[in-house]
Amino acid sequence: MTALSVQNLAKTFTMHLRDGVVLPVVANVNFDVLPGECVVLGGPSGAGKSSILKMVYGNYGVDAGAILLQHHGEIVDLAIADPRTVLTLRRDSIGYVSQFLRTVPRVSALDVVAEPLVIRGTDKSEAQQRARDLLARLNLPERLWSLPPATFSGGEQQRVNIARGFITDHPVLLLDEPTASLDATNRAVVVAMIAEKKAAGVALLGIFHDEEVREQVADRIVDVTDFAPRIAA
Ligand SMILES: Nc1ncnc2c1ncn2[C@@H]1O[C@H](COP(=O)(O)OP(=O)(O)OP(=O)(O)O)[C@@H](O)[C@H]1O
Repeated sequence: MTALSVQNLAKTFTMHLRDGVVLPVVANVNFDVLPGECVVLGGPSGAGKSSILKMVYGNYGVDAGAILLQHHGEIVDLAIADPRTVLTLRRDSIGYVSQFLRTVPRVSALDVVAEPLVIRGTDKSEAQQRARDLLARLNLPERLWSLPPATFSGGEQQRVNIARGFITDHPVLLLDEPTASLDATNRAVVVAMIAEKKAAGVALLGIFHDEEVREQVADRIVDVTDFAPRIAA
């Protein structure tokens, strides 16, 4: 049984501030991700990898197609789900590690990481212990844990973001360049964490520009240029 099935997805951007210029990005996007598998979106810059990932998380609307996920024992089409359903899908069924941390003033790094578990009803002290374990594993200096991440370096913020994305056990996890700002030691930690998610049966869909990381994590590469729209002459 697939964990995520993307069927006949299409996206065109209309630039309303540019005389309605129409920019077809992808069409007929079809792929599945199985539990325990890491599928990587490949293809050159501008091919539409990020757009596909954003559609699958519901950040971009779709023009056509379906995004099917298991949710509370049923198959739900995220492409047509109402906003409330999208929120519960994100809480329970699909996680997303973006490239950049959205920082909230006055919230400590520890609480930023623990929050997704607290929201799902985990006891706060248990959630914080899990957060400490992850931050230690990702080599974030302990003196930073009680500080808000707004002033952290790019790589430190990215590690807080990874810890926050990996702390839950969502059955589907989307990864947008999670290792982009990391040094070799921490890249290796993230590669190991991805392998553990796979072993736990999580379906992963990601973008990795770093070839070495991509080779280590990818079970399959989906070439996004296969979904280039045919532009009418
Ligand atoms: N919000 C948007 N509005 C208009 N055009 C967009 C928008 N987002 C993406 N595009 C366009 O869609 C195309 C695909 O962009 P996308 O970011 O998905 O590519 P990518 O394969 O992820 O590229 P990269 O590897 O450089 O990140 C590009 O031509 C881009 O300009």
